[in-house]
Formats: sequence, structure tokens, C-alpha cells
Amino acid sequence: MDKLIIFDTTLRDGEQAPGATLNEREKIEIARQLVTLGVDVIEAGFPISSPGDFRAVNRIASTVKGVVICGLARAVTKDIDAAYKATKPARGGARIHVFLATSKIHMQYKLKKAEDEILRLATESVKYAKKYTRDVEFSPEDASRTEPEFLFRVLEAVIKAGATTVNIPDTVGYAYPAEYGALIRSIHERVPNIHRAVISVHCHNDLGLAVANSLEAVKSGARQVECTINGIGERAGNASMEEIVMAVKTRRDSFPHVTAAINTQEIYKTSRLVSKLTGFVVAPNKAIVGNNAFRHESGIHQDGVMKKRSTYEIIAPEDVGFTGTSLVLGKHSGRHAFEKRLAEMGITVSGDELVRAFEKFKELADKKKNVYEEDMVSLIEDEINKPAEIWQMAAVSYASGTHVTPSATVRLKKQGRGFSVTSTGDGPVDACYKAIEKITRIKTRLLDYRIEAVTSGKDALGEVAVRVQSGKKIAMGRGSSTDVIEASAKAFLNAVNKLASKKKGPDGTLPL
Ligand SMILES: CC(=O)SCCNC(=O)CCNC(=O)[C@H](O)C(C)(C)COP(=O)(O)OP(=O)(O)OC[C@H]1O[C@@H](n2cnc3c(N)ncnc32)[C@H](O)[C@@H]1OP(=O)(O)O
Ligand SMILES: CC(C)C(=O)C(=O)O
Ligand SMILES: [Mg+2]
Repeated sequence: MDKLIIFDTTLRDGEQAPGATLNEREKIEIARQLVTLGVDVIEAGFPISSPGDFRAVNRIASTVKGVVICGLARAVTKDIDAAYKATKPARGGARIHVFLATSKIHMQYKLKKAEDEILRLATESVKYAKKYTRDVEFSPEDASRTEPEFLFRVLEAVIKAGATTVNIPDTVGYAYPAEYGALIRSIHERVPNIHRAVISVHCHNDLGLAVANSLEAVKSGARQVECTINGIGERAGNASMEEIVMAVKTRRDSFPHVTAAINTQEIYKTSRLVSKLTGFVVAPNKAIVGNNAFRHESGIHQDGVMKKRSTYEIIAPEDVGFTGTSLVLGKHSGRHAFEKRLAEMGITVSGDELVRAFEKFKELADKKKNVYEEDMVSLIEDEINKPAEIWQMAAVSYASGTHVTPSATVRLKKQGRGFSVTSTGDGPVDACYKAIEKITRIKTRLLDYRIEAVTSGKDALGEVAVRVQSGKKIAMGRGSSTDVIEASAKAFLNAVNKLASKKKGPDGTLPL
């Protein structure tokens, strides 16, 4: 079985994504994690591009061990000198990666050079880099749009000049899998000295085909893939490392001939580090590392996963280091998952109670994006234990603003009698809560307060969820209104009623 060399270019091509710029310290932190992940080569940067990038590549080469450190260079001697100087301290090996475009469009309009001049420059640059290190990679940029005959000539020449890896970039993400695979096979057939070099692939995602193209290339004889964590990179990005590695591992039947030495349990952690430091949020539906990659909300899927995981999961989440909850409750969930979640929370309901609680859950899930654990507890308390509504909310009014001491007047009813109290507080919500405490004579501590919009638009309904403690008792409360202060007061009173009914005095109040 051949080794599939994983060449990580998160710190070079990944960092070229607008907005992804990393400083020296951040690059080192990512490089260290890439070593823990087990990549074979780290393309740490483009040393000529800035003094900061030179320093970052140089620091990585000096401090990050156990991996080949690569620096990118144009076919220009000062770039190659800088790449050499920056990568020189690498103990695991230093690689110089020289690139030069070979497609007609790039040669004519960008480089303004003819084929012969390109061939000469490519060969001389590789020879020049070869003076510095044994490990030289050459990339004919835009290879997939290069005239095949010219591409074969360039590859043969650079291998003769000493290139040990020849990379075939699909620079603009133009290729599609069958075509790209055929290109790799034709290189095997038409470049006489190809056996002296490793064929590498470097695919961009402009048509969403970067991973598919890379995999097809591996099937066709490529033995190095250039990729980035989370697929970040120029424009639509590069081929995503985690997708390639997990595809090769999961579909061993299709890739029996290669193996990648990646410690896959580190994938999720690496993804989150790169996301945090670049500021590029990972889409929830991103393969392998998206938040939803291993989560199920649909009842039929949840039921299947509970009965046999592999009905809907082709990868074990722990294989990529994902440890979050896999069953998410929402409007598409079914009874099996609902019951399981309750059981996990230590709540056992069955028969009619379960039917009722499930109906209420569906109603709530229709309104809310997320059904939290506290919502479940509150739902069970409301629907199953049915606490008596000892105090009813009659009215709330409040005053607040700049240079105004927040105050609230709350009017509650109990057994037909009205009670009204005005109180001040740290804000209108606090003033309401103090007024309710005074009327009910229940002393509380607010443990948690959460507010979210359950409908959209200017008249959105705000729902407040609170967790309130009195003595040793804790109760959840929920309240909704288009006025968030009123919703807050309702939620608090809902919790206070539960506390009162949990330990009623003769008049339904808790002892102070
Ligand atoms: C496909 C890829 O990802 S390639 C890598 C792309 N990455 C980057 O460009 C990031 C870092 N780049 C930089 O910091 C700068 O572009 C530098 C330092 C490399 C060069 O900066 P400048 O000297 O100011 O040149 P500028 O970027 O404006 O133009 C590029 C020049 O390099 C030439 N060039 C482009 N590719 C190559 C190459 N592979 N070999 C030789 N020359 C090249 C261009 O033709 C142009 O030359 P010209 O000035 O004679 O017209
Ligand atoms: C420098 C080369 C390999 C590149 O990034 C590309 O062609 O996309
Ligand atoms: Mg690229």
C-alpha cells in the first residue's frame, strides 16, 4: 500500500483567502496542531511576500519538529533565496516549492512570455533551488488549462533538473473529475521520467469539485494531495483536508492502494482552531467538521440512529474527535428521541403523560428554533405535574430610561383579590422581580435568564426563560409577550408559582 502524502497549505494558500490573514504567533499555533494531526508537509508561507511571513515561516521551521516545512517561491532567484533562508532550520526537512504558470492565457497575458522562455525559466529555477535542498517541488500553475503536450515537456524538463515532486494545480477549479483523472494518467504515460518524482495535486473549489478532483487524481496515480483545513483558500477555497482524508478512510474499498497517516481524532480540534484564528466560521452543514455533520433532528433518522448508528452515520463522530450531542430535539423530532432525551435527564414518563408531553413539545418546537433542556423540564412540570397557578398576572407597568431610576408596578391576583406593589431595581426587569417577591413574600435568587425571539419582525414575540431558586427548591419559568419586560415578569411569576406549589404554606406561599 502506498503512502498518501498530506501536504497542508492552510498557512499559505489558505491564508491567501481574503480576510484569513494570520500573524506569526497564530501561524505557529496552527503549525503545531498540524503536526499533532500528522500531516507530512506544511507549506508554511510565501517567504518573499512580506517580512512577517518570512519570520513566521522561519520560526515554524526552527520550532515545529517532525514535519517537512515548505516555502513557496516564484521562478525568481530572490524568491528562492528567501524560501531557502526561511525554511533552512527545519529539522524534519526543508522543501522549496517553485511555481510558474504554463497555460496559454497565463503565459501570454500575465507573464508575457513564450513557451521556450517559460521552459527555460522553470528548468533554471528548479536547478537553482536544487543547490539549496534535495527536496524541490515544481508547480506548472494552471496545469489543468495547459496544452497537454507542453505540460508533458515542462514536467520532463523539471524532473530532469531535479524536481522530486511535480504538482498539477487546477488553479482556477476548472477541471472535473473524469477529465482531471485522465490528465494524471496521461502524465504517467507520457512523461518518460515521471517515476523519479511524486505526482501531487492541488485543486481549487470554484465549481465545488476540489475534493472530487483530488480523489479521482489519487485513483489515477497521484500520491500527494495539497489541501487545507476547512477547505479555506483562494476564492472558493482549496480541497478540504478532512474530506479527502475521511473519504479515503471511509471508502477503503475504493482506495485500497493508499493510506494517509493522519490522526483523525484531531480533525475536529484542528478545524476549530483554524476557524477561531482565521475568523472563518465553519458552515453547520460542512462535511466532517460542520456542527450538524453528526447531528440528527429528524425523527425517522433519530429512531434509525438509536436502533443502529450506521443507518444514518457513515463515520463514527469520535473518529474525527466530535463529542457533541448527536440527537437534537426540534419540530422534526419523533417520540423515540423525545423519550430518550427525557430519560437522559432522569425524567421517566410513559403512557398518556408521554403522549401529552410530546404534543406540547411539538407545539413548542413549532415556535422555537431550539428546544433546550430547561424547556423540556418546564414542559414536563407544566403538563404533567400541573402546578397550580396560585398567583395570576393582572398588570405590569414600568418606567426606565437615561437618568431615571428604574421602577415597576406589578398587580397580581390571588383567589379574586388584587395586590399591587411598586418597586425600584437595577433595571425594569429587576424592579418587576422585586415587586413580585414583595407581593408573594417568596425570596428568590435568579440563577439563569434567557431571552429569545420566537417570531420574526418588528412585533416579534419575545420568550423569556428563567431559572429561579428559593431555599433548596429550583424552578424554571417561561413567559412570552411582544413586550420583553412583561415576558420577563410572566416568566418569573411562572417560576414563583411552581416554587409556591412545591412547598405551599396555608395560603399558598413559601415561608420567607
Ligand atoms: C496560484 C497562486 O496561489 S500563486 C501565489 C499567489 N500568492 C500571492 O501572490 C501572495 C504573495 N504575493 C505577494 O506578496 C506579491 O505579489 C509578491 C511579493 C510575490 C510580488 O509582488 P510585486 O513584485 O509587487 O509584484 P506583483 O504582485 O504586483 O506582480 C506579480 C509579478 O510577478 C510575476 N509573476 C507571477 N508569477 C510568477 C512566477 N511564478 N514566476 C515569476 N514571476 C511571476 C508577474 O508576472 C508580475 O511580474 P511583473 O511585475 O513583471 O509584471
Ligand atoms: C502555487 C500554486 C500551487 C497554487 O496555489 C495554485 O496553482 O493554485
Ligand atoms: Mg492554489
